[in-house]
Amino acid sequence: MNLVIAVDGPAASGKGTIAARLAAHYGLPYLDTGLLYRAVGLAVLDAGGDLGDAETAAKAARALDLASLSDNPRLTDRGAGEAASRVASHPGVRAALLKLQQDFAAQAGGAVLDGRDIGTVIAPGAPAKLYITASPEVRAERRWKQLTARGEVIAFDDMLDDIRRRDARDAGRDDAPMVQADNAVLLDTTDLGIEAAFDAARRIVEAARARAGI
Ligand SMILES: Nc1ncnc2c1ncn2[C@@H]1O[C@H](COP(=O)(O)OP(=O)(O)O)[C@@H](O)[C@H]1O
Ligand SMILES: Nc1ccn([C@@H]2O[C@H](COP(=O)(O)OP(=O)(O)O)[C@@H](O)[C@H]2O)c(=O)n1
Repeated sequence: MNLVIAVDGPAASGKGTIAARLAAHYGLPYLDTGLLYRAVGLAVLDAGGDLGDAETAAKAARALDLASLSDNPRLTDRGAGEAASRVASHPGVRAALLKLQQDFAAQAGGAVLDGRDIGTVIAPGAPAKLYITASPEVRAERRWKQLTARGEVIAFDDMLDDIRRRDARDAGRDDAPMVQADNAVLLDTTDLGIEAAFDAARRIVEAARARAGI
């Protein structure tokens, strides 16, 4: 069996940091699937389209140019996160991005993917599944620090509102909602620094490897 590591969880929980560290540790390729939805959201905005229009968003997802994912700082800004969450609720968008993610997960040797539906939809058979979380206040603080360090001007309370609104939208949608997979291990990083969170994640993966014999 391939070592596929599925890392899901809400915004700014630290799942990307943990996923990238796990990928480096195990020498596996890593896909940040949120970037796909962010790129679709930005494509709709740049074309002057309506994020709420399912067909416009699905068309943008089908036309997604993977080259547009590399080195685009706009993808990680605040507006792209909000736009991503809007387009991610359209089933046509999710369908257009499914095969790419499943192919990535299925490559020989294994892979690490992070997002919202990796353990439930993209790679339900993954031998290692983590669901990373932290309190909304701590997540808002982490994202606020990250964005203000890059020059974005945001009030902390607005950041917390963003996080709460995104949680509600991502968990409340009908298609592939954000939810902990039955067999995912919950890792709450509220009181953990990056090193401690990575260590805990590595131990979870080691236990999963031992269970699966990989
Ligand atoms: N355990 C942690 N403690 C403190 N800061 C963290 C922790 N994990 C991540 N961060 C920081 O919080 C921000 C968001 O982390 P990130 O991994 O991008 O979250 P996500 O992928 O869940 O949105 C980044 O600036 C990152 O360096
Ligand atoms: N596998 C995924 C990944 C992201 N998304 C959507 O894309 C948005 C941005 O994802 P992200 O992982 O880049 O966001 P952050 O957690 O980094 O803030 C999320 O709020 C989700 O709505 C999704 O629906 N499914």
